[in-house]
Amino acid sequence: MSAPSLQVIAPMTAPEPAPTDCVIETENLTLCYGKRKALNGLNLRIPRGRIHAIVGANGAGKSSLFRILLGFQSATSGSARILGRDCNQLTQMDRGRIGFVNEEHSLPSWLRVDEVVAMQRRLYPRWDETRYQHIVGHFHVLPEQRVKELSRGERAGVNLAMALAQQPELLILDEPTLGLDVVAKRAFLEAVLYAVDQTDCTIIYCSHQMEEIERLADNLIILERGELKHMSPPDEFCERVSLWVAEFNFVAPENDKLPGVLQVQRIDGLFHYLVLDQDDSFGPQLEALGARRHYRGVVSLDRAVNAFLARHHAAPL
Ligand SMILES: Nc1ncnc2c1ncn2[C@@H]1O[C@H](COP(=O)(O)OP(=O)(O)OP(=O)(O)O)[C@@H](O)[C@H]1O
Repeated sequence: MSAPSLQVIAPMTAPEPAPTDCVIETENLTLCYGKRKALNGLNLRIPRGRIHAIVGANGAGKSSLFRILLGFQSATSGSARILGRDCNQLTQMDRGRIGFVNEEHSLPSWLRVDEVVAMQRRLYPRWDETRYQHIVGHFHVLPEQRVKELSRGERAGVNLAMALAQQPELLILDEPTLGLDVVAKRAFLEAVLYAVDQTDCTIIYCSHQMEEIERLADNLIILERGELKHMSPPDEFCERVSLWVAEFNFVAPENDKLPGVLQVQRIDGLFHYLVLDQDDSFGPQLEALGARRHYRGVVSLDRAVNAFLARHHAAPL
């Protein structure tokens, strides 16, 4: 099968927020590691409020973006602002407005949970003890337990509860559920949803787990090779991808004869086409290429995003 060719590339369907409504704004943001471009002129504006999911294949530049946003790394060129502040000039006070949880869930292993929490409480003047207790309650952690005794899921829960108890305006979660079992994952997601319903915290959620994105995201952001490829509510992305099932008399046409093909699978003798940005005229095009019958099916977000991300690496039939 020849590599699929895309006829139409990603219209940016999200409404343009006013500059002051953005929690994150990048302009032509570029980060090079030697010859490798982790971010390639990224222009991104994430509006305040709700849950924004960032997805992308391995190496798309997600962690690099977070390092710049949190002021851990300088860009090669371009600019990045977080909560209206230049990411190169974040003060302690700015950092107090931002929470960050990644997959490592690293905490001082020799301390007890209540000792770690007491340290955090002193550091963050806006600490909300009720919120901490409510969220940590999802994870059944005892205050007198030592951090080194906690399971990975329990450490994730303590980290999330502490991050949200700081009452951040913006919380960045980078693969926070990696390695958690289904029960811990569910508790984590419920805690995130509780936080966003009860507070005005904006959440950036980065994950490869599409079922989490499906459950949480109000806005879907797709990065590819350090560039923005799509940003809209998840439903609008699903509307861009359609499934067509066709039966051919003899052989199926080459994919480059059909527009927008992301993926083709042969299942029980039928050809399943996932296509991007095609309307109902795709059916007659299948007929013109010899399809005996065809119908249009429904695509889940999971399938649509995975086909989009894998479109340059189409598997042979
Ligand atoms: N310290 C580094 N030195 C050299 N190259 C790096 C470094 N960090 C990242 N890269 C490269 O930059 C690109 C983007 O990496 P990054 O970790 O930001 O991607 P990612 O989207 O977070 O990937 P993943 O989903 O696998 O975590 C990759 O090609 C990676 O190899």
